[in-house]
Amino acid sequence: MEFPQPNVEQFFQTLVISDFAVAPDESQLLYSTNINGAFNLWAMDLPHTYPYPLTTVNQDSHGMQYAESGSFAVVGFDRDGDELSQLYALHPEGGPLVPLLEKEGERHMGAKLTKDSKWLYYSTTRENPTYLNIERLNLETYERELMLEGEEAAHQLTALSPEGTSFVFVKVYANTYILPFLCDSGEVVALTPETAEHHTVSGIVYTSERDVYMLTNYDADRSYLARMNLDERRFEVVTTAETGEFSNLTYSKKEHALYVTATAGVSDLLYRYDLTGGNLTAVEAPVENIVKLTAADSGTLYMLGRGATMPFNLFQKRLGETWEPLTNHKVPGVPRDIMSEPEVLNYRSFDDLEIEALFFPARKEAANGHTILWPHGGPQASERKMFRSLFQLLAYEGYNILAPNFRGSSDYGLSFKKMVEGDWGYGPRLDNIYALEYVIEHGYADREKLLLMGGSYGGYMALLLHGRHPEYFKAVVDIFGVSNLFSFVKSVPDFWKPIMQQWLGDPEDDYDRFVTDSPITYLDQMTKPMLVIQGANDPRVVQEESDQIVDALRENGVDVEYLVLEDEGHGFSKKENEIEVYQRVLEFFARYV
Ligand SMILES: CC(=O)N[C@@H](C)C(=O)N[C@@H](C)C(=O)O
Repeated sequence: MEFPQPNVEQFFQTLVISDFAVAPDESQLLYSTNINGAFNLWAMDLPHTYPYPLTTVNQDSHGMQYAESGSFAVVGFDRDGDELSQLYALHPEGGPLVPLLEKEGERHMGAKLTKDSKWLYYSTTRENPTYLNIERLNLETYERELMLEGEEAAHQLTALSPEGTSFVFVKVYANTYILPFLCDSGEVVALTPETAEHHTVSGIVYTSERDVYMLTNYDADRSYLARMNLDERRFEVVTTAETGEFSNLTYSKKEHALYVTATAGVSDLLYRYDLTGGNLTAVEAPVENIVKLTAADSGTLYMLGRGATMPFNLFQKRLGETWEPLTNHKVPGVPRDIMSEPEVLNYRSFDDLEIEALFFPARKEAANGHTILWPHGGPQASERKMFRSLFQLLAYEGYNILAPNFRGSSDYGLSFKKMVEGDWGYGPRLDNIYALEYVIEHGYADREKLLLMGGSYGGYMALLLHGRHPEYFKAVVDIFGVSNLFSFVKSVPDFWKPIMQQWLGDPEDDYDRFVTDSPITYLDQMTKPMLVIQGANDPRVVQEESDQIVDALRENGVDVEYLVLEDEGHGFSKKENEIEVYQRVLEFFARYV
């Protein structure tokens, strides 16, 4: 039988899994996926892996967890990308959701159930939109109780002790300045030693009622494993990563061991730290990008992950055995070996700073010689070996993609990440230009055949590069990009406001820099054709950011296509919208090739 060659539409059918949880007795695995075209909760009855739907709400869910009894799960949903997460109880067999915390215009984050399922702890914007309060809900009476009133910085609940006698929260002063605190019977104690030096803490886990482990870069550039015994209250360094820095932590009670993810630039490594013997050993991982890892009481590990050429999949590893896939999501009819495997490039920028970049080569048979520069979003995030159907379909259609991890990206240490703070538009912009010069000089790209596309901060950078270096690009796609720093700084969610001074600066004190670094300043140089895409419910980069640049460009007579998706936020969660966006991008670029 002869089958036709794969076509680009097959890439539209790739599924996403955004989160999962495993029932305490491992009889069921719950996950949020877009199998039926929109996100819903689905489940599989382990060891069987055939999935069945539990909800029909057509919304994505994050932060799901089962009650210890397994008789219900707590799940969070927002509406059409508005990020206003409301919490519900879900019966394991599905059906109508029972509202637990539902309040128009508010967020409920980081929810944690106590072991007896009597209390639900969480952070919320209710009554404290900027600094957040930590509350708990009595699941018998549905009464809310204030545990801690946030002040000075946004307070986010991160861990609850196994018996619920204490909890840990962080105060977020900046993306690079996140301090952890213990709340022990009402007493609040810092978990890292007092210092004026900025540092961050993540991956906080309790291994007993009185032992807390965490990942921190306190007094270091790269995050390492540290611990504190809550009775002795002494901070101790446990172990450091051989390569890169630690980024995620999971406790396996059965093995009395910690599983630690290390990020080494564009891919992840997995380690096991034996708490009894005190040794760190490498563990093989089935993916290049570990999204979530949990350990069941039996010692079985469950992982959600992806790779450059493999979409999101779930895996299971029983004690002493190897990883087994629980899902088998692929691009239908497209073998992995015909997808684009990125090459890792290293180049030096204008000030000799070493920068890493991913270069996705076009499929040889279709190559059109064009290279799309993709500045990633965040900006304190990074481009990694993680499946993006947009990249793979563009590479399949003949485009190369160049994605530099410019200064300010995460996963290269604290000082590198800090380099974008107060400098959104100079160093990172030139790092992108130097990436282009490197690929041109080394024969990867043709100076006459460059395109530009980015989302969020990447959309901001696409606009800024268009305005300041228009000679490089033939056409530009901006996906919910920041166009004006003065309006952006005022429009972000309230609980981001405490970090704005460190992240971006002050619109009055830093007036000149805000003007220099706002893409809208360079309207007159933005002469190349543009496609602008925006979600109407985006709470991070609001529609006004795209509206104002589109209106101003149109007044200047620039050819701008504008697509606003009414039921999306900072991303595309509905399959039909995703397909529309991908088709528009393909058609748009095809016109300039
Ligand atoms: C406060 C913060 O760092 N937010 C980022 C996660 C974020 O959403 N940034 C936007 C602007 C983006 O680039 O995605």
